[in-house]
Amino acid sequence: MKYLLLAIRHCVSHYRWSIVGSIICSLMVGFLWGANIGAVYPFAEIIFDGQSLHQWAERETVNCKEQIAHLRKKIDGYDEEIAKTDDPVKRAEINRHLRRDDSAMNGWEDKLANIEKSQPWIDAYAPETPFNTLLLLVGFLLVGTLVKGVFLSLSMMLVARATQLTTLDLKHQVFDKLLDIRLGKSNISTGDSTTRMNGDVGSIGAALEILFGKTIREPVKMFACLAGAAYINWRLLILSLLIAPIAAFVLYKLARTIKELNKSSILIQARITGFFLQVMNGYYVVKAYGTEDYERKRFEAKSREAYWERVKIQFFNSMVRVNNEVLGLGMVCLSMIAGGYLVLNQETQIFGIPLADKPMELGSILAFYAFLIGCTDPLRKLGDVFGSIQAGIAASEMVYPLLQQELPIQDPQRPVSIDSVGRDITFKEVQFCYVAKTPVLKNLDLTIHQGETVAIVGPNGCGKSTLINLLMRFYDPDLGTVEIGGTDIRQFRQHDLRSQIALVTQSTVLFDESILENIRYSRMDATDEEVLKAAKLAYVDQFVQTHMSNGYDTLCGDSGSNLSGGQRQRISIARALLRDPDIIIMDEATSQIDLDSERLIHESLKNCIAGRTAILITHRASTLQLADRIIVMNHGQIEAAGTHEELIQTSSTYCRLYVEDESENGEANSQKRSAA
Ligand SMILES: Nc1ncnc2c1ncn2[C@@H]1O[C@H](COP(=O)(O)OP(=O)(O)OP(=O)(O)O)[C@@H](O)[C@H]1O
Repeated sequence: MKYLLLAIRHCVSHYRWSIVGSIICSLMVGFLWGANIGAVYPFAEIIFDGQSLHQWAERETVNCKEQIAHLRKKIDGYDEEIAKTDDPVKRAEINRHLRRDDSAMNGWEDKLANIEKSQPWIDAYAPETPFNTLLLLVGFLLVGTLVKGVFLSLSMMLVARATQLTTLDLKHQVFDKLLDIRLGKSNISTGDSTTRMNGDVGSIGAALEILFGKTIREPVKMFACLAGAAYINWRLLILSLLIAPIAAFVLYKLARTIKELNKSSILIQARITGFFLQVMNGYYVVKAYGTEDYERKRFEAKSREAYWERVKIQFFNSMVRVNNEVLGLGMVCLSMIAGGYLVLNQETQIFGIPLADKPMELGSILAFYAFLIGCTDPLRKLGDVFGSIQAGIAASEMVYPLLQQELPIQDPQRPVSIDSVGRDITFKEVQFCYVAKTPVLKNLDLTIHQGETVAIVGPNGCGKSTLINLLMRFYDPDLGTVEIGGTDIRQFRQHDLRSQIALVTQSTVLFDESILENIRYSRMDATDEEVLKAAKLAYVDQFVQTHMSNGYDTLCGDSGSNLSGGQRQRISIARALLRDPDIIIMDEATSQIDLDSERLIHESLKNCIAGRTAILITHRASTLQLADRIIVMNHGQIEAAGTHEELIQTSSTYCRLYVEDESENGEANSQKRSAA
């Protein structure tokens, strides 16, 4: 509950007036609910007796006075009897009768006082005939119900405003957090992120709406009824409520079970979402390998797990409802037995326990029952929403720990300005592992000078991309430092650091926007002319003019699915060119570009890297020619460095890679030629 309290605090502190307004409206709803039910009393007392309010007041005044006079006489008699007897048992008996009649007399006196108080109102406003009194009561009920409806609707709208805005705030906070927290060695999956963002925040919003809506309104209605019942006979009410502690204990146990089930349901839902996203992303692989049945079965297994969890939740939710209904019915039954006994026997006590000041009348006991029945409706409604509150508590226990989690990659307290340092890039004794005890980079030392173009080659999995991940500060090294111009990059603001670098990765990420907007993504304030210039340099213009019916306004599709791999890579190269960075990193950025375009792209790459520090991860011989120096990596270390000619002589790893690449390119070229 402590995490849901944070959401409640946010809602109350930010949208206080909506909440205050809704509480006032809820109080009015509760009051009018009780007042409407209270109308049972005059119905039973007045209308069924065929009297008007004037006649009823007259009759009751006489009745009260008679009863008071009669009881006073009895009480005086007791005084005389006590004076006459010395027998202590008899005296105790007389005293007991004295106390009982004294309390009954007080009851009649109170009633008389109330009638006398309302007499001027009755004289002034009450209708003269019983039928008109009935009409007045019906009118009162109608107006009361209408006004209650207005307050109810106002209260619901105000609650919706406050809780929906809180949900929106929470969504923004979660979105902001997810933008940063997935850096470093955090293990938040896409499924988890999606479930946190949608389902969990939504469940918190729903719980808040219930908490500030029904959970205030229904108890107020209930308390209005309890107050009405207590006014009629508080002792009988306490007797009726004897069952409540047992029901509260059962409710407490059910609450814990429902919360735990909701938590496990959220985790299962996150796994299903993650699985679904994976299948959708790998849609064509699924189709190509005909694994639809396999995926269908896996999906069924996961959904069945979720189904059972939901069934269990619904079962326990229904138990809450049963518990609340039993509580309501139990209260009514207890009071029916006790109240019925009192009315039928015109008694004021049961087993010596006083339950009324004076014998109860039919009207009073009917109104008392009506008030108790009035309690069962809010109890039932609370039972229905109890599960949603538990779901909200469970969801808040997923969302708030995420919001409170420390960012794995943080900006320094006093950042160094990146403009004030030189641009040599140095990796100093860098050690790094993704998984404990499995080092990917081992004591790696490397310096890349400002303006130098360095190509990094090495077998798959040797750590080339990891090196770039550290330079981009997507991860921090476990040991050692990565420096730019002699300053540890952890001293720079992340935004400043990344603004100096343009990164073109092997797997190009495009958004479902136009080609123009996708290129502009690297510099949002670039003009259309600047975007088009970069597009021409990266040979995007070539395919846009010939293949795209909507030109630069053509949408790229989900993750660029409307474009070919080579087209996507050209767009991401254009993106990098537009950024005009100090450091450019190309991680297998031309791997999908065809041989004809490669020559052209190389011309533009040459222009692009001139005067900048460039890191090219590539095996392509043509790209290697652009490098001033080639670094050979193997097993997370720098194995050799030099020019192509030097490495051919000195590095067996380089020779192996170069020969493999040459033969692959040769084969591709000859295939192309024979196809032509
Ligand atoms: N997020 C990750 N979690 C765990 N291990 C990872 C992660 N990313 C990479 N690795 C592991 O780290 C090692 C180095 O990966 P890296 O991507 O740096 O290699 P690479 O040299 O760029 O390979 P390639 O030439 O195939 O692109 C690999 O063994 C890989 O399995």
